[in-house]
Amino acid sequence: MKIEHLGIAVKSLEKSDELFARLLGKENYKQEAVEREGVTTSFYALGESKIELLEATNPESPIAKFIEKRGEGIHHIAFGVDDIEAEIARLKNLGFIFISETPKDGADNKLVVFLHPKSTNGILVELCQEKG
Ligand SMILES: CC[C@H](C(=O)O)C(=O)SCCNC(=O)CCNC(=O)[C@H](O)C(C)(C)COP(=O)(O)OP(=O)(O)OC[C@H]1O[C@@H](n2cnc3c(N)ncnc32)[C@H](O)[C@@H]1OP(=O)(O)O
Ligand SMILES: [Co+2]
Repeated sequence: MKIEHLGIAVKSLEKSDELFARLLGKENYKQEAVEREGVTTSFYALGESKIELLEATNPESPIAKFIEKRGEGIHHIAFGVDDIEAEIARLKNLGFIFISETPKDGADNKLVVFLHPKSTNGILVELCQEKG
């Protein structure tokens, strides 16, 4: 398991891409929309991990709700795993709660699931597996 990315909720990718490019001294390597989640993402490679900026594409998006309630900021941490089904089974067995136990297509060629923050110390945790 490794830290695959840190998800950061932002109001405007245009503004935040400019800020993070200055902050990190590099440009993003992609922007990608994930309609199901109501987000557009923007990725920065940082060694083994990434920064994922997320802008809501509609008011129902989890990102829109998060920003409405808490403002911009760190939204989730994503762990990269080799076998997402095995990790789901392992963590379920340990009593962790999943928002959905069915891996779905995420951004950046991944399969993803999310654990509910109430079972992970108040942190929204995402598991990601590289799609073949
Ligand atoms: C998949 C594409 C991309 C990728 O990496 O490939 C992404 O990462 S997409 C990221 C956006 N998608 C998601 O976040 C999907 C999972 N999230 C959800 O299903 C919801 O956001 C959920 C269930 C975490 C919260 O939704 P809900 O409608 O229940 O919102 P509430 O405001 O009522 O929150 C309930 C409860 O959870 C706390 N909460 C909400 N969001 C977070 C968060 N990001 N981190 C920590 N805690 C969070 C919120 O404060 C409420 O707690 P309470 O104590 O009741 O106030
Ligand atoms: Co993510």
